[in-house]
Amino acid sequence: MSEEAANSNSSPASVCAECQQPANLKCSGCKLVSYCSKDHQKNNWQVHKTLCRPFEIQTSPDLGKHLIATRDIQPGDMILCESPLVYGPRPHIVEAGPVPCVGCFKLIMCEQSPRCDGCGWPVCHSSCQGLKDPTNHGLECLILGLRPEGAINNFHDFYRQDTLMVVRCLLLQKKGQKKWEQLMELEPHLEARGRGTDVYKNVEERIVNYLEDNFLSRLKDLERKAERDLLPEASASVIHRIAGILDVNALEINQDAELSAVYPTTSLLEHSCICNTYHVFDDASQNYKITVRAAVPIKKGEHISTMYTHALWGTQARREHLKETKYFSCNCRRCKDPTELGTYLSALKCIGVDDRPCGGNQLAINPCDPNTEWACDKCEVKLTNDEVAYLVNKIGEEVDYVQLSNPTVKEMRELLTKILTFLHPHHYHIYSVKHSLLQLYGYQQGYLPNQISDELLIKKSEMCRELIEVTKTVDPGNARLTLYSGVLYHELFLANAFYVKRKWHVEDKKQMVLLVEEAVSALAEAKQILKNESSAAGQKLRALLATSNKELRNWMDRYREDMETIKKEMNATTTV
Ligand SMILES: C[S@@+](CC[C@H](N)C(=O)[O-])C[C@H]1O[C@@H](n2cnc3c(N)ncnc32)[C@H](O)[C@@H]1O
Repeated sequence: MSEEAANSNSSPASVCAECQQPANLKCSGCKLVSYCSKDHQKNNWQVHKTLCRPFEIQTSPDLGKHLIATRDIQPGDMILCESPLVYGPRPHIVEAGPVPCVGCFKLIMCEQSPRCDGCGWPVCHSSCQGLKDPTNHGLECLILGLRPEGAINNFHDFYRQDTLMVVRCLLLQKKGQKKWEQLMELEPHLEARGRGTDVYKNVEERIVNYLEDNFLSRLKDLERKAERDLLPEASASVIHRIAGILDVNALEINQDAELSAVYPTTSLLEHSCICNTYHVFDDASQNYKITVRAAVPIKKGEHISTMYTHALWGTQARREHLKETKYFSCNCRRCKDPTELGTYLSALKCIGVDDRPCGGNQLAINPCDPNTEWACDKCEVKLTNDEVAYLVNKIGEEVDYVQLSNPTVKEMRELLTKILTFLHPHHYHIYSVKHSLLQLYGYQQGYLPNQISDELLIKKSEMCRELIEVTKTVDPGNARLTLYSGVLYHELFLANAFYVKRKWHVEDKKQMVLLVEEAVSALAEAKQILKNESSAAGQKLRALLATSNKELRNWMDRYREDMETIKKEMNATTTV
């Protein structure tokens, strides 16, 4: 919780928690404690910070450590704000192309980039700010510099940024024992990553051997000469543990830099496929602090959750992903519900008997059982899980292939028609195709605003409304799908706006006013949803919203009188 966070307080009876004098400021985190000044709030922070948090950490056999709300929390309320224990380049292998600078994580081409003066690793600039910073590259530079030679080819094998998070974790032993202890307490799931497993072999070859051969063996030589431990714990088993901790707990920081971080308390948040928090990251100048806020109302006693997987995948895909990467089986209310809260994101159309579709939906009988049968909600037809998985995977491959090949509207519509034979109109593959298709309407040659037919504009608005409903159901607080939702609301605005401009003098004006009103609120909704989106795509979309807003205001200024008159008529009709 930020000690700076104080809001003006309307209640005159409050007294300052520090000096007991009348107080006008309230802690914006818990809104329970008042202060007479920011200085007194700062002074009181050491005492208040533990009380301020609206949660307690509990432990259960199913979940391990997790967070429970200790009071009602409103959407937008801060739940916690903290600095990372450690941050560094994402632990992903990069075999070719750009890699993150070890000082600032901006993507660079390692073959052509300058080198760090200390260790010789590729950097964006030899004076990059992060290079000397001990919380960043500063300390690891000493270890990486132990390898005297530099690369002349195979740069990606030689400079393995994906192993640096482990080095930074090991170095916590030097930087602060408390952080090291906090890190080592996090869940590594070693029982699922033991000798003989693929992940064990992978970590052994990819991280343990690389670090040992290139740096740690040299460090041991130095330790022997110096007759003291420079890095007391750096054995293979510690490295395996750290690799597990990183895989299970690290968060990817979405600032268009190749960066990940581990946080002491945020890492304890449990997963839910319909989660109740969102988080935002500060930038490098604030050391990538994270702020977790409530996305929806959270009642005292409820679990506080985040999402570890993709909110728009179907139940089987989400559960498999969680099992593979986080080693648990999710049993949240969305996973347990065959209709996924009425969205039908995993449902298939029933093919019926003798190729005569019955109009029903095929749904998993027990979605949390990997061998579940599927049954039609209208007729007797059943399918095995293997049959469903085969079909859904094949369709997924085709959808990926078409989407990656820069498709035309015609190709996308053909794909949609084809897969609608098998899948419910809200199946997640259909969602994905519709989401892409509606972004071609109005943009692709032949479908530009002055070319697209009235019918397709109406269709585009309908598709936006349909997908908005699905998105709102699985992500009610816009915790995860901000870009998807932002695009949908903006495209709904555009489709309505084009249509109204075209038809204002032709069609029923009341209908037109309703479309304008929907467009205005869609634009406002998009703006609200995207306000914390820090990615480049989010910033681009916000700029588009600003342009759209200007155009809308200009248009409305022109027709304001007309609109007012029609609205009055509409109100009068409703009142009568
Ligand atoms: C990031 S850690 C969360 C903190 C962890 N519970 C602990 O005790 O350190 C992720 C791990 O928590 C557990 N977990 C999180 N959400 C869960 C859920 N919905 N159901 C079961 N286990 C869950 C799993 O073991 C998972 O690998």
